[in-house]
Parts: sequence; C-alpha cells; structure tokens
Amino acid sequence: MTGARVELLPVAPEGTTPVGVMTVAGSDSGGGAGIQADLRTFALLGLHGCVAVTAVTVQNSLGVSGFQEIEPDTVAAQIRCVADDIGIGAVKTGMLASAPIIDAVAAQCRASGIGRDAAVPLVVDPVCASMHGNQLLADSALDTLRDNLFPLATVVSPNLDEVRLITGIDVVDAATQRDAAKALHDLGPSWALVKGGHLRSSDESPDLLYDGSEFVELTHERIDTPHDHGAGDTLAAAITCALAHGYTVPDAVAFAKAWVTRGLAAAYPLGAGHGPVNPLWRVGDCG
Ligand SMILES: Nc1ncnc2c1ncn2[C@@H]1O[C@H](COP(=O)(O)OP(=O)(O)O)[C@@H](O)[C@H]1O
Ligand SMILES: Cc1ncc(COP(=O)(O)O)c(N)n1
Repeated sequence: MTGARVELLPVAPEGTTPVGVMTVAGSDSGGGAGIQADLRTFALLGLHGCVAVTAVTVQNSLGVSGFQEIEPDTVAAQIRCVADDIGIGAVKTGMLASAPIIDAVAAQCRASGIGRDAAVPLVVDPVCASMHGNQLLADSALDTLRDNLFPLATVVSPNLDEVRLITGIDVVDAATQRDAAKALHDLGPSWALVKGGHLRSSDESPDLLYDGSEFVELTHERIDTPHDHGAGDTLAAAITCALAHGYTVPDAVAFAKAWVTRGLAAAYPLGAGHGPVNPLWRVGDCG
C-alpha cells in the first residue's frame, strides 16, 4: 500500500550537526513502540536523537510480559548530562512507569529549561498501557502525572483510554472529544491533543487540538491495518521533531499527523500479533 506524499523536515548537510531531540521513554524489545519507535522517527526525519531510558520492557508483538524500572535519579541524570553538553531542541516523554520517575523527570525538566514556559518545548505522551492492555504506568502515578508533569507540557497527547483515566471522560463523538480537550487543557499544558485513533466509528482518524481558545481539527483517512503498534509514539516523536525545527504547535501536529498516517499505510506484519507503524518507507523514498 502506498500513502500520500508527506512534506518532510529540513535535513542538515553532511558533516554538519542536525537539530537534536530527546525521548524520555521505555525500551520495547520488539522494536515497535517506545524508544525504538521514537529513534526511528527522529533518524528518518534527519534529527539527532538522544535518550533517557525510564524502563526496560519485555515485549513482543503479542504484548508486554514485564518491565524493570530505571532508578529515578538515573533517569534525571540522563536528561541533565545531555542538556548540559549536547543541547536539545525539544523533548518528548513516553512511558514513565511510576510517580517517583515522573517527579524526577519534572524536576529535571524545570532545572534544564525544558517545558511550556522555557526555551525547550516538552511533548508529554502520557503512556498508561500498551495497545494490548498491559499496564505501563502505576495507578498511583496518575495524580503525579496530572499535577506535576501536565502543567509543564507544551502539548499533551493522550489516546482515548488515557483520556478516560486522566479526566474520567469517555470520548465517543466530536462533542465529548471537545469536552475532553477542555478538561485536559485545564490541567495546565499549553495545548491538549485528543487523539481519535480509537474512535473506530468513522472512516477517518480525527484528532483535536485545543489551547484554551482555539480548536484545531486534524483529520486524515483511516488506514485499514491491524499493524498500528507505536502509532502514538510515532505521532508524538514527529511533533517533537517539528517543534525542534521551530514549527508552531498546530503546524507541528499537522506535520506529525501526515507522518504517522503515511507510516500506517506502510505498516508491516511482525510476529503473531500487531506489527509496527513504519517510517522505513522513507529509506526507499531516498533510494
Ligand atoms: N487506523 C488508523 N488510520 C489512520 N490514523 C490512525 C489510525 N490509528 C491511529 N491513527 C492515528 O495515529 C495517531 C496515534 O493515535 P492512537 O492510535 O489513538 O494513539 P496510541 O498509539 O497512543 O493509542 C493519531 O494521530 C491517530 O489519529
Ligand atoms: C515501551 C513502550 N512505550 C510505549 C508503548 C505504547 O505503544 P502501543 O500503544 O503501540 O502499545 C509500549 N507498548 N511500550
């Protein structure tokens, strides 16, 4: 299957330093989501990707059978040492696993000038569970996520299950999607993005962005594929790349939406379960 043409980001000439971005996320041993998905998008969009590992998941195409968290101080130290030396154009968070890790990440972001009121934009993808339903964030961490990380975010990007956990709102149509965007925005991010990937009632994939005054609707065709592992990570990673290039949030999300849709159109089977969103189409495009 081929998808629509995507306008790409500028690429640094050979031998010059590309724009840098960082993901603060969990490792997916199956290579479909988490850090592996983020780095794939960072690289294929021509950015230099840095990583703060939060957890190591034991995961394949069928699900997550366990994970080991990284010490909160070690997570924060990874952010600090990269910010102090390499510099970062934007940061994305994904799986954060626990309240102590969220607290450490939020404190380090404040200290390193990362966040909505600082120089470096912060994309918070509040990963709570895998697409297979395996829990990736402790229930006890939801309050910390809402109170300590959301107010720092330039944009938050929950899927509909995460919206329900965070706001209590069950999004079933355009009206409840607006209610959810308002409730998320009330938690303090500059922009709230309510992803409509799980709204299976239409032949579109409607996402809704809100900054407290303006709603921006971003809709693309729905791709008919079971291979959508890592879609949320890929979207948030591409938003992060575009923000690092200086895009506004609505332009960054519009760019990322086209990127993830193209990756879904190119998705491939893997193992016995769900294959990943596939930015590797870009390699063929280059050759
Ligand atoms: N089948 C699909 N076709 C087109 N876009 C999709 C499809 N599934 C998800 N998306 C889009 O991919 C992005 C990630 O959405 P979603 O699947 O809701 O996130 P998550 O992976 O966090 O559950 C969103 O922009 C959503 O609209
Ligand atoms: C390490 C890690 N991070 C994020 C996800 C969510 O991705 P998905 O919703 O596609 O399972 C995941 N499964 N694993």
